[in-house]
Amino acid sequence: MPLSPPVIAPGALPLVGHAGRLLRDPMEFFTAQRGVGPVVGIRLGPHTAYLVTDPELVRSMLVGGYRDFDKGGLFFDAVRSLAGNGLATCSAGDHARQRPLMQPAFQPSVLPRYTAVMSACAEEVSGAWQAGSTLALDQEMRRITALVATRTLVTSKEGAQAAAEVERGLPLLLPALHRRVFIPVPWVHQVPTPGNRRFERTRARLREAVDQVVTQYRRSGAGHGDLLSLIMEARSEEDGSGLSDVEIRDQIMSVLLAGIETTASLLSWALHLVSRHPGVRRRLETEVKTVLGGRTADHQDLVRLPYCRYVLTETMRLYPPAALLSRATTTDVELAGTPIPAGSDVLFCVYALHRDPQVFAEPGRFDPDRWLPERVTPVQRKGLFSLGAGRRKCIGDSFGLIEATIALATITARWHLRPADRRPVRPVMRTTLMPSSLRMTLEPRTAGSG
Ligand code: HEM
Repeated sequence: MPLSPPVIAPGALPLVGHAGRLLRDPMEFFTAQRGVGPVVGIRLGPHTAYLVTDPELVRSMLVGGYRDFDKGGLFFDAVRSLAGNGLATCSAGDHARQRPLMQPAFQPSVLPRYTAVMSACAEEVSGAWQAGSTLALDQEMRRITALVATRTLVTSKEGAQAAAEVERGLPLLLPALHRRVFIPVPWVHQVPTPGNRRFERTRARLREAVDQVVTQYRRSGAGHGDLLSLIMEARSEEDGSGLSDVEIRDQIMSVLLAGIETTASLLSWALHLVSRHPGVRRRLETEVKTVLGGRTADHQDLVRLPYCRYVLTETMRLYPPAALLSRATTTDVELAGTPIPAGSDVLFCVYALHRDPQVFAEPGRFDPDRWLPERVTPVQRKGLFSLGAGRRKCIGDSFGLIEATIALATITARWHLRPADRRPVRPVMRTTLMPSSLRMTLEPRTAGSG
C-alpha cells in the first residue's frame, strides 16, 4: 500500500488546533472522525497525534503490536503524573516483570473471598439511603467502590485513609488530569494558579497517604489477607525478587485509581440506563428477586445473574469507563498506509469504536440482549474494548465485574431509582467517563413490586 500522511480532522484552529473541541466534547469529536479515515491526524497546538478509528486496527495494535505501541502518549503521560510507573502505565519492559508479580492477587481462586465483602459494602451504603430522598448516585457509587477497596485491596487503617484520600481527591484530580491530556504543555500546569495549587496539594496528600501504607505494611509484615499483601509477597520465578517499595507504592496508587473510579463509572451508567428503560428494569428486578429472594448476594449467585451481566456489558459498550486510551510508538510504524514516526502519540476512543454500526447494529440503542449467547457474534466480541485487549488487558476485570454485579443486584433488590433531573444526562470525560449529573429519587421496592 502506498504511504501517505494522515488526513487531518476538519476544524483545526490556528495555534490551538482541535484542543478547544476536545476539551468541550471529546466523545462527540472522536465519534465524528470515523468517516474521515481509519487513521486521523489531530492537532494540539504544534503537536500532531494520530487517532485510530478502525476497530480491527486497534485490536492489531493492542494484541500483536504491544511493543511497537507501548504505554505512553497523551492519556497515559497524564495518568503517569499521578499513578507513577505502576502496572497500568509502565512500559513493555517493566510490564513483563510486573504483571507476573501482580497476577496471583487477581487469580480466580482468590476472588470468592472478596465477594462477601463486596456484598456487605453494597448493603451498607444502599441500606443507609432514606426512602423519598434524592441523592447524587455517582457519588454513592464511588462510596461503595472506595469502601470495597478499603476492605479488599488495602485493609489496614492506613489503607482506609489512603482510599478515603482517593475518594475525596478524585473528583478534583481526574478533571485536571483530563485537561492535561489535551493541553500537553507542561508549563501551563505549573503556573501557580489556585487550580494548579489545589491539584498539587491533593496529589501530595494522596502520595503521602499511600507512602504510609507501604511503610506500615513493611513494618508489620504483609499477611493482612488482602490484595496488597499478595502483591507484596509475590516473588519472581526467575530470580526470586519481589517488587521494590517504589513499585509497590505505584501499584497501590494504580489499583486504587483503577479499582475505585472505573467500577464507580460502570455502576453509575448502569443505574442511569436501567432507570430510563422500564423493560430492562423489570427483567432485572425479576432476575434479582428470583435468585436472591430477599437474601444477601454471594459468590454462587454470580452465575445465576446472567441478565445483570448483560446489562453491565451493554453499559460498558455504550459508556466505557476507560473511554479514551493512548499509546506511544517506540519505532517507525505504519497503520493502514499512514506512516507514524517513532515517539508519536496514538489515540483510540473506546466510546467511538463501540458506536461503529459495522460492528454493532443500531449502536446507540441500549440492548442488553445483544450479549445473549445465541445472539452475540464474534465480530461483536472482538469489537468490544471496554476492558482492553492483549497483554495489557485489565488485570482487575473479574474483580470489577463481580463487584459491579453484586452492587447492581443489591441496589435493584432494595430500590426503584427515579431520575430527579429533567436535564439530559451527558457523558463527561473526567479521565474516566462519568455522567454529567446523576441525581435520583429513591423509592423502596415493595414486596409486590417485582
Ligand atoms: C469494571 C471496571 C473496570 C474497567 C472498565 C477497566 C478498564 C480497563 C482497561 C480498558 C484497561 C486497559 C487499558 C489499556 O489498554 O491501556 C485496564 C487495565 C488495568 N486495570 Fe482495569 N478496569 C476496571 C476495573 C479494574 C479494577 C477493579 C482494578 C483493580 C482492582 C483494575 C486495575 C487495572 C490495572 C492494574 C490495569 C493495567 C493492566 C496491565 O497493563 O497489565 N481495573 N482496565
